[in-house]
Amino acid sequence: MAQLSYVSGSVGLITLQNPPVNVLSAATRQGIMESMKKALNDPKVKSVVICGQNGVFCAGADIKEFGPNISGPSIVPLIYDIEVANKPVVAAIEGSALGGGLELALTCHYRIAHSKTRLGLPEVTLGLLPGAGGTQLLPRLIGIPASLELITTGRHITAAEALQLGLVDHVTQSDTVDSAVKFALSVEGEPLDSRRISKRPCPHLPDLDAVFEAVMQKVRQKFYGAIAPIACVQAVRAAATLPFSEGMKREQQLMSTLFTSGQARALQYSFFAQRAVGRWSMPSGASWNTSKARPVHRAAVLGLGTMGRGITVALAQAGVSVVAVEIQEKQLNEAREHVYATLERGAQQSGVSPSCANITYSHDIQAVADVDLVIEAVLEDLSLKEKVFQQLSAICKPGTLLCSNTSSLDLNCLASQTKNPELVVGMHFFAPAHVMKLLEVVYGSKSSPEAVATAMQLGKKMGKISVAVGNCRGFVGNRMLKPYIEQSYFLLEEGATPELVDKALEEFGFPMGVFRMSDLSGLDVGWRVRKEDGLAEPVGTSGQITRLRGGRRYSPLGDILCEHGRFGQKTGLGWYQYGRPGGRVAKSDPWVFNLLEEYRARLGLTARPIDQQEVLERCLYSLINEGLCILEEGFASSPEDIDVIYVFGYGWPKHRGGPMFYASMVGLATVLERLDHYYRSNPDVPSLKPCKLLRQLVASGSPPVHKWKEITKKIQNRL
Ligand SMILES: CCCCCCCCCCCCC[C@H](O)CC(=O)SCCNC(=O)CCNC(=O)[C@H](O)C(C)(C)COP(=O)(O)OP(=O)(O)OC[C@H]1O[C@@H](n2cnc3c(N)ncnc32)[C@H](O)[C@@H]1OP(=O)(O)O
Repeated sequence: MAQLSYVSGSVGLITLQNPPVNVLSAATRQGIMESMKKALNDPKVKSVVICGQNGVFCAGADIKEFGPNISGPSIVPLIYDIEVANKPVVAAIEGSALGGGLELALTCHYRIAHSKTRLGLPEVTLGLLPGAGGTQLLPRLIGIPASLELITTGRHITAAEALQLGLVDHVTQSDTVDSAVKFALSVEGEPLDSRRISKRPCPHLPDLDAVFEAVMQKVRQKFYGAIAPIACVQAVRAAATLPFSEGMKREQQLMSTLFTSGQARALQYSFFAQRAVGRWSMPSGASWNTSKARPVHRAAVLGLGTMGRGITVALAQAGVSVVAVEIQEKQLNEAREHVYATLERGAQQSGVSPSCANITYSHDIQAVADVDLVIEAVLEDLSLKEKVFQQLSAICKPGTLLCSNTSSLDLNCLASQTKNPELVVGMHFFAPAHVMKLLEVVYGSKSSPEAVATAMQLGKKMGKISVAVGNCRGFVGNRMLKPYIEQSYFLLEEGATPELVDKALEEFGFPMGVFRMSDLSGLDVGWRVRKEDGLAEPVGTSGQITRLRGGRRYSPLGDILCEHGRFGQKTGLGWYQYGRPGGRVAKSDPWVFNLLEEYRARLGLTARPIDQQEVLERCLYSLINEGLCILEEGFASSPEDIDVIYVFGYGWPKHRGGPMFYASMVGLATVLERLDHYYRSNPDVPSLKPCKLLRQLVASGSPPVHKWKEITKKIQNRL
């Protein structure tokens, strides 16, 4: 797992050999320790270079090993041995030097990096801190403010930035190992004391207390509820105020607390879940490793409203040539300007040149004739979309993939309008489409595995986390949102206020509660769908209000707001008031309180006190229950798929892993018991009825999330 070889006469070259990214597994740590010992004891060796196999230095500790029974040599003494070595040790950094990998490099006496290397201490994103001396060494090398920023965000930086910060000594464009070996030869025999970072004092900062106070406040606000960023700040503070050995003890103490926390478990689960969703499968058995994606050199976007513009930007930024089509001349011109400005802004932020040149605009749908893939993003209207798919099928060259950005319509209906339904898939982007990481790739009953593979690959190229899901109403994300929103309305009917419900959800960790979120998205969107579904009936100010639709409880509260023209932020009024149309600051609105009182009076409902626990249980457990139904029915292939969708598309707090992981942390038996309880008192609310899979999981002893597949398979086989 680490090999010592001899080069250029006097250089001991230690190569980490743990593909694909040379993580510091127990065997790798053992290998480094033994190789180091051998090199230092060998009189022929005058200097040492440490590098990684296959162009990657090291991606840090092996996260898979984390747990109560972590074994093998500990990282801390291992890397300490490197720093105290009496021969110069040079890190030859290429690919990635992350977490423990960068800490390993920090204990070397010199660091030579390839220009394409990414470096960082991303432990905070795993619920940890850099626990192999990173919090004590980095501030001594690059100062406190820069260290605080890197350690609390986990941001990866380029070699150029690392050089500027003083994190590396030299950046090379040529062979990194060769450069490092030459460098090692040039410093053989030179004194090393000034090169040992632990021996350096932390650079002085005059207003230390004020800096730490400001950072702590920022971190508490930005990463609300997360404990690792706070511990990171505390550890860096120890570097600034304590001798190195004391600082190391503090680092270890803080690390021990984080290491066993539920948040670390959730974030590490999420790390692997993000990667697992790429290994998609369909109920037919087709999957990522049996299906070949087609190349997409040229794509078209049809309809340049908000979504179409965002998709155009994301495609152009990914280097795909785009044909952007909008039949309304005015909308086309506005879109052209908007896309141009967004690309310019993005280029300024990232320092690369804008990708406007690879977009052509047209108001004629015939312009899509020779593209490899079309993404339709016209209005969310079934008959309009059906017509568009008929046209696309007639115009496009054979083999063109036809994708729809629909968020709610039946993909099979669209596919049935085409000559080749196997070439139709959903690509459900989230607004703003060039910013949001999530993409639901929706397969219909006739979608071919190649079509799914192509959409998944294109999503990846666009920097999205793509999740393949089946074609049910609302797909995965929006389908689960329905019972969540429904419960929030019922809670208002029973005595809650929008403020109370939102506070409970925001304290749980959502960036916005359900009512603030609905005001932002626009209340009219759901109203239109409910009218189309025959659910929303005119309520008016007097007369009968009915709360049952087809035997199920229904709350018309959202419809009443819309009847009053309150569509949310865009009209300045919704569940809150915003001062003006387009305003963003939500303020309580007495009009809503009066409405709720009158509404309850009209229905003979008596308001009762509702606490935050009930809000969380009813909103979250009903959403979780729907997720379990989706798994049971096979519209998502794994709980990881659902969790990734919720974390990256719906603001589920990252440090809580996702709804399925959260349910397993709370205890599936508890979720079942509470759902049973609420369903007993609300038998006309079917979304509270625990699904079969939940009962089965509890009956099987509530296995951990990664074992649920065994149970879902059994249920699906029986269906
Ligand atoms: C009981 C009480 C005990 C108390 C105290 C105990 C203290 C223990 C001592 C701790 C010492 C701390 C040391 C250190 O500070 C901690 C760390 O180093 S944590 C790890 C930090 N590193 C990272 O976060 C990097 C994570 N990786 C990446 O960002 C990316 O993988 C990459 C390196 C940029 C490469 O990206 P890609 O090329 O896109 O490739 P993939 O992402 O698909 O990865 C390929 C493959 O590798 C797996 N993998 C990647 N990194 C790790 C890792 N660090 N550990 C394990 N596995 C890793 C990844 O999952 C992929 O595999 P697949 O999932 O596809 O099978």
